[in-house]
Amino acid sequence: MSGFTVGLIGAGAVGQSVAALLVRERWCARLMIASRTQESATGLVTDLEDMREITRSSVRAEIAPVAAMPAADAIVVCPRASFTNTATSDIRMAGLAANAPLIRSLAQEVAGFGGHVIVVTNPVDVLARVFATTVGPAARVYGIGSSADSARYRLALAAHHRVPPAAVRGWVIGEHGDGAVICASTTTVNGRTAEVPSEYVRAQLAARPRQINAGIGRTRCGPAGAVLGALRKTLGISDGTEVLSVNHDGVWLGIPLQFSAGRPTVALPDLDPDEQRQFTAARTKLDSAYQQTRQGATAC
Ligand SMILES: NC(=O)c1ccc[n+]([C@@H]2O[C@H](COP(=O)([O-])OP(=O)(O)OC[C@H]3O[C@@H](n4cnc5c(N)ncnc54)[C@H](O)[C@@H]3O)[C@@H](O)[C@H]2O)c1
Repeated sequence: MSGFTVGLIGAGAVGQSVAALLVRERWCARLMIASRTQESATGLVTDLEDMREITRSSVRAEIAPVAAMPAADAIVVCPRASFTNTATSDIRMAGLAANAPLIRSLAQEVAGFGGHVIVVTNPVDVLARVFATTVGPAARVYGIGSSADSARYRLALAAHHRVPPAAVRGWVIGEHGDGAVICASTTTVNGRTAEVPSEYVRAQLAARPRQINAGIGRTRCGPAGAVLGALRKTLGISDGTEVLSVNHDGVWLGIPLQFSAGRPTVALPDLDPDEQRQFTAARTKLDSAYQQTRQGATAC
């Protein structure tokens, strides 16, 4: 299999976990790593060199400036601006003011890029759109977030129905955040329409990341898995469905995409009237948050 180059911006919790997964991927030949400080990029590259030697991997990791990233086939965007998040609701959206200028300036540095971009930085749906509208139309920009929500949903529902998670088919779409839409009306367990205890499921969607943060500081492995899934599908390594934040009539929000040889087809499930109302509300919320970032950019 030919070797792909992946650029990684941000050597923090998520960036480290993504890099460690990619070192074991046979389709990945080279990792270009940029972080806020030379020290953190050097630290991660050195650690990955150790891993490469121990695991006999052939993936080369190197420090690279963001401006060199257009040489990559795909760029993973997972930096975080320095700020203290004190929000108790809409926690991811609270990062907008700090992270939007950072994401915009990174997109400017790689303007004209024509490969795939996977945005992780929160609020991911809004920032995927900020990156996309800044980098230019040649890039195919996706955000990850709803894929982890969908995985958490299947885990919660599987526990409720006492079945293996693989028996559950269902999606969480819309915003990766408080405006998430649980597609209960089309969810099946063992192929049959299933009872979905919405309050329990919604509580689980919030509780799992809280539990991870309380135990190990930051969520990292789940999002890294979501990035890997997105890279595999967008680069055409494997086919299948991923719930990614994508341009849907001008607004980026989580939608199931069916990938075949790297080409996505929208696979939005039928929504009942209440789900449709929630989906429209999420869209309106994400659009208005994006418009705020534009006002911020104009004011600067
Ligand atoms: N979408 C999701 O599902 C999801 C899941 C987990 C985390 N996140 C988000 O991903 C982001 C990163 O999370 P984390 O836990 O890895 O954060 P972190 O604080 O551990 O790491 C952030 C990294 O970004 C780097 N950085 C800061 N400014 C930079 C710049 N200008 N250029 C390059 N690198 C820069 C820092 O040096 C640091 O290494 C956060 O916004 C977080 O909310 C999203």
